[in-house]
Amino acid sequence: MFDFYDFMAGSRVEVHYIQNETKRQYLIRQSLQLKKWALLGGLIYYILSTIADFRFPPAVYQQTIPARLFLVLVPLMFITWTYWRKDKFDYTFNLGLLLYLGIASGLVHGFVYYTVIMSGGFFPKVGMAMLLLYSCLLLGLPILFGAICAVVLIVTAAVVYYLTSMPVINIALLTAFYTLFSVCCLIANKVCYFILKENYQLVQKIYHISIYDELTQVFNRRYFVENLHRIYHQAKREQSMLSIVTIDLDNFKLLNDTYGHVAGDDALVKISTIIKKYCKRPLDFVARTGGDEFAVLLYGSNQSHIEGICKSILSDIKSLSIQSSDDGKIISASIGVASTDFKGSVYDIEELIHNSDVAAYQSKKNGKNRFTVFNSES
Ligand SMILES: Nc1nc2c(ncn2[C@@H]2O[C@H](COP(=O)(O)OP(=O)(O)OP(=O)(O)O)[C@@H](O)[C@H]2O)c(=O)[nH]1
Repeated sequence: MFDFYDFMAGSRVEVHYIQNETKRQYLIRQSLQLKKWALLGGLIYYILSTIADFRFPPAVYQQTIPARLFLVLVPLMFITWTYWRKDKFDYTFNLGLLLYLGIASGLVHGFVYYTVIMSGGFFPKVGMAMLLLYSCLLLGLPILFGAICAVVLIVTAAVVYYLTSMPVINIALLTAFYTLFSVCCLIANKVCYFILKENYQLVQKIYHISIYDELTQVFNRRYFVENLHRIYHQAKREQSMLSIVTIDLDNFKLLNDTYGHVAGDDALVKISTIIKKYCKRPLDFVARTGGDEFAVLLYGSNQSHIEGICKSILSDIKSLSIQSSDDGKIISASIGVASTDFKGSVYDIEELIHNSDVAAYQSKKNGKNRFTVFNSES
């Protein structure tokens, strides 16, 4: 029989958060890394470009600095801070703020450009800082919001250029340039999304493999132990009955030796389907804990319900009539049950597992095809 002691001593496995995470949550969590760096880059460049405004005559920067400061810089600093301080993160709120920032930075940039040109100053048509901020914001936004933002920015730039009497051909060339640049940013955005999505699918697949038994598709023993710890503490808090039912098949080696491993595998699949049928409550679950051994965890079941389940499993397995040898022996099961109600009989997890193993062993010793409820006095 499989020894849980060894296994549990070395592997107190944490319940992985991926287990309860939706695809959306995963994508948000992963993309935070990319976005927080993109926003930091955008912030640094925006600060530099704001400082560079001092090259303009005082009348110009007196007009432009407040708009830059309050409409873009402060919100940008705030959002960058929230992306870096994950505990303060509110995805929906930040998304709205990001969209606002994308649009506001474009409008303010248009305003700065217009003010400088109208006062006779020089302002580069394609500002490097603006482009970097622009790309950072487009990388930070979901694709649809990024596209909306890009359209607003491009249209704003074209209108401002028109108002400053730029020749139409130049406006057309700059608009084409901005459009190309936006498309590149949005493609980069989409590629990142696809990479993250593929990673998510891969992680899910690996997670599935790590918790399920490949043959029977019930949980494996690693997951059984991991989940048992979690449910044990819940049962303790709620003072609920927690039971482990160990099901060890009889004459299974004989079946393998007589009819081969494929027949053995087929029997394991059929028997696991039967056992699964009796795990109906949300916290009940079944795992294959050894070659021909299964364990069932029952939460909040009373003794008569558990005994009813044991009887049904025994009779269902028997009625499969799986021959283990030519002399008519058929596959049956030896079952052991151990429970704790956290009031009268209090056992820790190791004791509970050990007790159900001892009870299953009793069933074997007493002639197989039966169940035994662990009793500390016997
Ligand atoms: N077909 C198949 N056999 C397996 C698998 N894993 C383990 N086994 C076999 O299961 C058998 C278990 O042997 P035992 O524990 O001695 O079981 P048993 O013959 O039922 O003996 P008793 O429990 O005393 O009735 C071994 O022959 C293993 O090779 C598997 O995935 N598929």
